Amino acid sequence: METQCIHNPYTSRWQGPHGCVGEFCLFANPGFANGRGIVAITTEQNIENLKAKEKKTTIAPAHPKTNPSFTITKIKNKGLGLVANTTLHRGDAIMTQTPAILVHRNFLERLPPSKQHALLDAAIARLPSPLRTAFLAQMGHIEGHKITAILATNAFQMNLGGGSDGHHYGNFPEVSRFNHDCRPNVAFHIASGDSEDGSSLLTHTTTAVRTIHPGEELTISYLGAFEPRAARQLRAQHAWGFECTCSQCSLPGDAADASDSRLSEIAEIEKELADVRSQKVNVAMLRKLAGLYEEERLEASVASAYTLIALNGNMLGEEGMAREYARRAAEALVIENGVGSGDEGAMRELAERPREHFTWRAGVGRG
Ligand SMILES: C[S@@+](CC[C@H](N)C(=O)[O-])C[C@H]1O[C@@H](n2cnc3c(N)ncnc32)[C@H](O)[C@@H]1O
Repeated sequence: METQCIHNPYTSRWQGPHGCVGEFCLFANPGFANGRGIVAITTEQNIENLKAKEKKTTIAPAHPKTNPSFTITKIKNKGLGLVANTTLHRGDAIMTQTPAILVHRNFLERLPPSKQHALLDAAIARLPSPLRTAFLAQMGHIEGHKITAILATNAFQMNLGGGSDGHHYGNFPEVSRFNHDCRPNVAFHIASGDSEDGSSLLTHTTTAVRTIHPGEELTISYLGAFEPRAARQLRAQHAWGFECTCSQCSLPGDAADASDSRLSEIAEIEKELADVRSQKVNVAMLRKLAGLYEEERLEASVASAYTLIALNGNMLGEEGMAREYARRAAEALVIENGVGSGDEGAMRELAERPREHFTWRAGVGRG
């Protein structure tokens, strides 16, 4: 009997180099993520690292969800954006995407633009047609070379591992439609292939952080949520060319000052909580911190605060508080950083058995 060879048209295999500028070369992998494709301008070593990681991880399927929970539409004064078409709850997945292109940070930051353009053009030309079209449809907020402008507006920093040589910019065309809000209703994380569940390589994942009603815009934060308003606004203007008029930035004078004060209070309390020798930590301080996060609507950035509250609560012998915030911290760590990230496992253990944790009552008499 004749054996049939089942041909998988989507074998993920890196090809190249297809041209280099100095140590940076163009590699392409048209079979990546079930034929979605990907290109990279990077060093040979980074491609070797990616190949090694690919052997250990599965790549998230690139097929779009049949029923996305959003519609892409025009938003007043923002260009296009994403609007929820269903009710979403904290923890609900929005999308998971792989990049169209990875570019080594030093290629973009250290080489003169004139030396970058030809390789960037060649890279995009090598993308499979649907992804190339999606890439080129993105907006760029600066004049000049189109691909450079698209990357300037829409690239995320990613670390592929291996120290500073792993620093890259990644572009995810579908993710690029999220507009910015300083108090976003969506959190994101990027897995570079080191996550313990081994389920993702180079994936950008977005998750709802609070209840979102149909018709509400879905937003992420482009910048540091803990910066005061003036610094956030400066960054939005400098890096993305827009004046931030999000609800937090539009607060009237007194309320805006109160928001900035809460942010500095958060920083002060967290400094105290991170110091195991501090004599000032008490339960009121822990409750205060949780309240400040709530007032500031920082649901997209609560994981490390909840971790601190859980650990310090346990040190004070506050079993209920330790359990509650360890559970919340584990949930937030998954939303903000992915499954198996950081202290997630440790927080789950603390939530289960606070009295067996090494921190139990270790700080009684501290405050
Ligand atoms: C990553 S893109 C977001 C999607 C973009 N609106 C589009 O039409 O494709 C970033 C650009 O969107 C616009 N943008 C994002 N957030 C905004 C906001 N909060 N207010 C005004 N413009 C915003 C700015 O022009 C910014 O450079």
